[in-house]
Amino acid sequence: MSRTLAEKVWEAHVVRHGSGAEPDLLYIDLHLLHEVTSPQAFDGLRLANRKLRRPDLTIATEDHNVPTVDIDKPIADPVSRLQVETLRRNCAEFGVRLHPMGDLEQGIVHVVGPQLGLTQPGMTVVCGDSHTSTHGAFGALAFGIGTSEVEHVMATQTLPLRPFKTMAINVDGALQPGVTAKDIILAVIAKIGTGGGQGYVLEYRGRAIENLSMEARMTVCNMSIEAGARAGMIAPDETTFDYIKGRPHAPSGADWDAAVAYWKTLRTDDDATFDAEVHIDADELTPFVTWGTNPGQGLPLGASIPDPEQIADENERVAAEKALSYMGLEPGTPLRDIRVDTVFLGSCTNGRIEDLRAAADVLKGKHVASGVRMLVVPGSMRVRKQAEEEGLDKVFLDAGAEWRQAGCSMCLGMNPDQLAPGERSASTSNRNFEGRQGKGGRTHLVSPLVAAATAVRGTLSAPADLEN
Ligand SMILES: CC(C)[C@H](C(=O)O)[C@@H](O)C(=O)O
Ligand code: SF4
Repeated sequence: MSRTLAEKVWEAHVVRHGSGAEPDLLYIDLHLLHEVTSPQAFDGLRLANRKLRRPDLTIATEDHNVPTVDIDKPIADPVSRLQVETLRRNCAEFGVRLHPMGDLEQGIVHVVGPQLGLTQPGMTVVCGDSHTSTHGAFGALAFGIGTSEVEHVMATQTLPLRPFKTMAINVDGALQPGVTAKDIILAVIAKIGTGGGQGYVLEYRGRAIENLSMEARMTVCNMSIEAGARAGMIAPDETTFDYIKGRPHAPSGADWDAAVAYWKTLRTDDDATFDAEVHIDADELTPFVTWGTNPGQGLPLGASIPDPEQIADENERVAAEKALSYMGLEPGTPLRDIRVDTVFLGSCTNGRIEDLRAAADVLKGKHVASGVRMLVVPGSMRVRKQAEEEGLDKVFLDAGAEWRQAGCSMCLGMNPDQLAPGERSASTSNRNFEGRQGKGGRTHLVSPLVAAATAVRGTLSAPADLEN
């Protein structure tokens, strides 16, 4: 029977088929942990007097609560400090490998897994974190789980799961210069809506997806969850194999050949059908930015703030009115006229080396506009090191940006990097909900190229605007 990529990976992991309404029980190949969603799970294990079933398939890093300056000092905020210290204690007690602050492999969990070669095609990958969908870029079935599920995986290395539906997101054609993976995914979410992917595993396919680098594919899969999907996947190909080869946890020798032979089978069969299909023409895409308070409220940068009165659907109209009032924006304002206070380059969406290179390329020889602060936060310490070896830190510092240590940083208000009430940002992260980057903060989601150009002009801009 012909099957989709997601169905192949699912079936390869079923330990026990559920009968009737019962879920299937799936084996989990990789379990990632961070400080926010693991404490109660460890407590549960301790209470039940259980061990971790497979500590060797479990790895932890510190990311959400870590400051990105003065990391050699104790964490000032007591809640964050407790969170991080608890993770350290738990990992030591249960024998889990942990990359603590300052370690070369420390960073955002979804940057660290792929960087170490832990994330591989055909795997099941889970983490108590919604953006686990990032790992689907490798053709893994990867999804976020709740804290009680984290405990279940810790204890058994399995997870009961209900079946999903499949949706193909076909992105055909070729991207124009200056248009990136971030613009693809913002356009996808604007098209299908923040609930459009509910119940589905998305498979991104088509020529524009095949032409993306691994890091760009991660950007796309990362935001699948913002369309409400359970996961997002891309079939592995030579780009995937090249990326994995030689990484610390990649198979080697004969194991490598066997792995690649298997990975090559991980493609949706030609005659397989999806429960739903969406088409996007990459040629038509331009840089995309959000204007509202959910990731689906986005438009091409050349557009203007929509007028809620023109929106036919009542729910969408009300949501737009509310968003514009929170964002302090007027209908009809060209998006390019919106002035920002802060630019944030980082997060598990766009905090990888290629993102930093792209932004540095725009900033080189230019300066951040007066009154604008720009934070550049590498997704991991290894990304930071590589950037420094390439001299990117100098480009950012010369341009007047801040060069930080690794962590989630301003992606969410769980650490000192936050917007003040009423402040507006252009941010390469993935969520623009009310208060996401700090109470009262206003977020516009953008690509690294748009972030850099916006930092220079002080208003939402693309690199092409700098040439005028
Ligand atoms: C803190 C964590 C549970 C959360 C998530 O699940 O995604 C965070 O990473 C986020 O991006 O909002
Ligand atoms: S960078 Fe942002 S989205 Fe990613 S894990 Fe951290 S908080 Fe979540």
